[in-house]
Amino acid sequence: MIGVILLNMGGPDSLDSVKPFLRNLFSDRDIIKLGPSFLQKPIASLIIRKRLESVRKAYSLIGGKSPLLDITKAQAKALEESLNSSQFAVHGSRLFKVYVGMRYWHPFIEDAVDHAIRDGISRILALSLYPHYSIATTGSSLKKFEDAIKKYHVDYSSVTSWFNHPLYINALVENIQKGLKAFDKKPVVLFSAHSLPQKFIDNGDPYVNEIQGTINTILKKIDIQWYLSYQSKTGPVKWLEPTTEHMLHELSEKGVKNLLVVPISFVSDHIETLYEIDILYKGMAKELGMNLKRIESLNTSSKFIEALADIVIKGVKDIGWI
Ligand SMILES: C=CC1=C(C)c2cc3[nH]c(cc4nc(cc5[nH]c(cc1n2)c(C)c5CCC(=O)O)C(CCC(=O)O)=C4C)c(C)c3C=C
Ligand SMILES: [Fe+2]
Ligand SMILES: [Fe+2]
Repeated sequence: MIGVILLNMGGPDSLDSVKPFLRNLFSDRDIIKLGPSFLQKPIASLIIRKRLESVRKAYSLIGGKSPLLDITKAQAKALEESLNSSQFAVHGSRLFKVYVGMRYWHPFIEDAVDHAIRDGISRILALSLYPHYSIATTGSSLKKFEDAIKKYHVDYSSVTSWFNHPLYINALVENIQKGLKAFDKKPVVLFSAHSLPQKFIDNGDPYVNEIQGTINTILKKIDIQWYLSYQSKTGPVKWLEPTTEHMLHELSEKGVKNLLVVPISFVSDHIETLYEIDILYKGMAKELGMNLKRIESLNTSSKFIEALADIVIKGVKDIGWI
């Protein structure tokens, strides 16, 4: 049997777990280096103390927890069904088992690895659920995965960026087309990607190029007027620009009335779609005289699950497991 571990960030499963979740995140020097390593913990504590109430409030406004785990579990279940009904299922036997491994909250990546090993799985493929590679996201998760799996004598491999996979593009295009139809007049499209400190890009991170790659491929399939901006910066260093907040002001100054926001670097709903876009940016747009709508996140859309299945099948074929 082949184990597939879906790698994602994870999110708090209650308001009480917001603080320990943030502690795990701000302890990871791959996502954020807070001075020399001996200062990481004390600076993290200061940042958390400052952020905690506003972050808890945001989670309380979207149901008191992050929906990321429930959605990732549903993606895992649908993917497992799809993989086991593919042409590679031998005489009805199930060739694939899919697990969820989160970087900063339960179930952790190392728990998913242990679980697969307990299930007797000897070949494990890690699939990052971030379509665009960044050392801060996929890189950090993969490091955890490799640390955990090296304890065991099993074959393993990983798929870490699939920003241009044709079925992933099809899934996005389907949701963009649905989004366009929700307006009476053709809207302007704003791709909003999660931000990243500029320093990562200066050091060679491919994140921005891969985002641009996804957008360029989408543009071959639909005719739209579009912009790209970056959301959710945290902290005082220079992050990617323009910010989504700034772009909303600029578009309103240009006279834009109808705006379709396409969250481009996420494949699920979570705080950045349900709170930042749906509550914060929608309210801001309204004040600026714009009608803002967001495309549905990919979540468990059948086209997206088809894409993930194809990415896994190609991945395991490449290394000769099937
Ligand atoms: C492509 C996706 C993401 C990138 C790139 C990314 C970079 C990044 N994030 C932080 C700090 C925080 N991220 C937080 C939550 C969070 N971030 C992403 C995705 C990306 N982050 C997700 C999916 C989530 C979870 C959302 C949920 O619903 O739980 C948080 C916690 C929330 C908050 O305090 O705002 C922090 C902090 C950094 C520093 C960074 C790049 C270096
Ligand atoms: Fe983040
Ligand atoms: Fe974020």
